[in-house]
Amino acid sequence: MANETRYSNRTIPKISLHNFGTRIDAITAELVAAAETDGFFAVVDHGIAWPEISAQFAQAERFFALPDAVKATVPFTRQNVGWEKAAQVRPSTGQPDQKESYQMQYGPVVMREAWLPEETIPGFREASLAFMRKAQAVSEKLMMCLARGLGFDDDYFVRVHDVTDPDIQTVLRLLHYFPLDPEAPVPETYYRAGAHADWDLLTLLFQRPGESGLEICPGRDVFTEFGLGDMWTKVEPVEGEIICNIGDLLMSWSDDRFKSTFHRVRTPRDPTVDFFGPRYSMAYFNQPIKSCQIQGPLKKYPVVSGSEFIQAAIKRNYAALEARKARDQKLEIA
Ligand SMILES: O=C(O)CCC(=O)C(=O)O
Ligand SMILES: [Fe+2]
Repeated sequence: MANETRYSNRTIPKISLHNFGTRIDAITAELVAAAETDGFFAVVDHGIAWPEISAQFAQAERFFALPDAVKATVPFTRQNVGWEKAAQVRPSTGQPDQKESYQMQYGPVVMREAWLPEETIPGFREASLAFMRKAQAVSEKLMMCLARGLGFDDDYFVRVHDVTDPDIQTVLRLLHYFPLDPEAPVPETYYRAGAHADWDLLTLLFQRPGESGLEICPGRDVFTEFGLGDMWTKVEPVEGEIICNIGDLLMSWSDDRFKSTFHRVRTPRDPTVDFFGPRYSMAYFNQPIKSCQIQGPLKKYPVVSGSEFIQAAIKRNYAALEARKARDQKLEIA
């Protein structure tokens, strides 16, 4: 087997949003501490009951159970919506993730070609949008604390992530990783989700108990860096918890104070401990309004707009992918 993974047993903090209004300062202190260290934390008492999360997972299962030919009628586009299958190549692996995913946004215009017809999957659109609004309510509480922690007005991030604005870029991504046969050897080049950092402000990740695989690798000093350490920590799914992580946008917006951490969904290798079944997860990516202006309190980086930030992230990702391909070719020749 190629490089053995090295693990460290750090635990990610668990933060309760109970009595948010009266405990906002205490919650802010906990969130800031988590954001400054590993950039990952679990949120509990967030107001979304487990049956509501479970019901949206059932919607995801309904969607992915449709024939590929049907899902292919709403393909993934540059607008960052739609369905892809085994098509996302990460610079860290140079291989497509072995998964399918479907992304939804709020805007009726951006989603015009990306929703399936109501009769194909009745109730799916309405349920998904309702779930997105619940994830938004949790996100807004976290955004208030993160703004307060950076010395901005409480509503600073909330204002520029207004999901009623036609230019909002926030996304709910449904994910389905394919099951593997525990008896058969898994090819070296098989990855569920290769290591990456998210581009958004803050991600809320919903998982189902038992469907493990998420791992994090802290240790990144500036948001433009692609470097990867090799010390990983497993994040086991717990019923009802939302796993949150800081994305590159907030790392930049905090002048690199809050950490956007590398993570991956590891391919199962050991049938005695790893989960080989199908894994479903849901990621809510808080992405700003295109025209908003982004700059940290210390002005470490020049001002960029919401859409410029995403374009620059795509460009960095593409350059890293090209560099990866060139390196792989050199190895083949040698
Ligand atoms: O499925 C997961 O647990 C992680 C997904 C993820 O990191 C992503 O889509 O950015
Ligand atoms: Fe991610």
